[in-house]
Amino acid sequence: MMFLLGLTGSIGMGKSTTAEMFAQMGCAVWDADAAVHRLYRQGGAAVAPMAKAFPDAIVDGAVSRAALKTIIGQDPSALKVIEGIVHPLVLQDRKSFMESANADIAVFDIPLLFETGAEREFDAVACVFVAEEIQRQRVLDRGTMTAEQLDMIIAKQLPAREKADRADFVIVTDTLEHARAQVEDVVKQIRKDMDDA
Ligand SMILES: CC(C)(COP(=O)(O)OP(=O)(O)OC[C@H]1O[C@@H](n2cnc3c(N)ncnc32)[C@H](O)[C@@H]1O)[C@@H](O)C(=O)NCCC(=O)NCCS
Ligand SMILES: Nc1ncnc2c1ncn2[C@@H]1O[C@H](COP(=O)(O)OP(=O)(O)OP(=O)(O)O)[C@@H](O)[C@H]1O
Repeated sequence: MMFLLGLTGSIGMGKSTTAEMFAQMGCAVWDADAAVHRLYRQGGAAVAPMAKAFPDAIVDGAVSRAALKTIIGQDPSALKVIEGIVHPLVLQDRKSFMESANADIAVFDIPLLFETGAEREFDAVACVFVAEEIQRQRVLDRGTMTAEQLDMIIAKQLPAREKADRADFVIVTDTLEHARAQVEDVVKQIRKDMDDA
């Protein structure tokens, strides 16, 4: 039996970094943002439907994130249309990963896990969490988004506190050492429960 653990949290709160720690503990990891990257690149399954809806978003045969951000900046309702195209393809990618993964625990890094109602599909959900000032600083330090773009994304997500409240495990990502210790505890707990069952 494979235990299915959802991993979520607000933008920039440390999902990818924490997912890597789960991988180091021997878990199989699937990443929704990485799936979107595969879908957007040349030959990816999202290119044709996105080209139809947003011709300006295609650069060199791939979906350009910079172009998409400009499009969404001009018309925030475009994000709903993008989601309508992308989310079903992301779901297909996740299902095929589930069929091929071979580990006792599979971790699914999904930014919009609660927003899309996916929590029902997992045995448990872990949520990363850190103070909002640290979150903003970390995202803006990456230099890929303006403060306005960040505000727009945060406004589209459930409040970070609510995600943490709804999760079975909360992983505080204030330092790498602290996060790693909590990941180890979560994995040990799940493995123990599986052994006892
Ligand atoms: C908006 C886009 C162009 C921004 O691209 P960019 O490379 O700057 O950021 P990246 O993709 O790494 O996303 C960063 C974070 O933004 C948040 N985010 C992304 N899309 C959404 C969304 N539709 N709603 C709320 N938050 C979102 C997530 O926390 C994500 O981890 C891109 O995220 C996108 O095309 N989003 C639509 C597809 C989608 O819904 N992806 C979410 C995972 S399935
Ligand atoms: N436990 C931690 N301690 C210190 N810094 C961290 C920790 N976890 C993540 N970070 C830093 O925070 C930033 C965001 O982390 P990461 O990319 O893992 O977040 P994310 O939730 O996957 O982001 P997004 O929602 O944009 O995909 C990175 O610069 C990362 O190095």
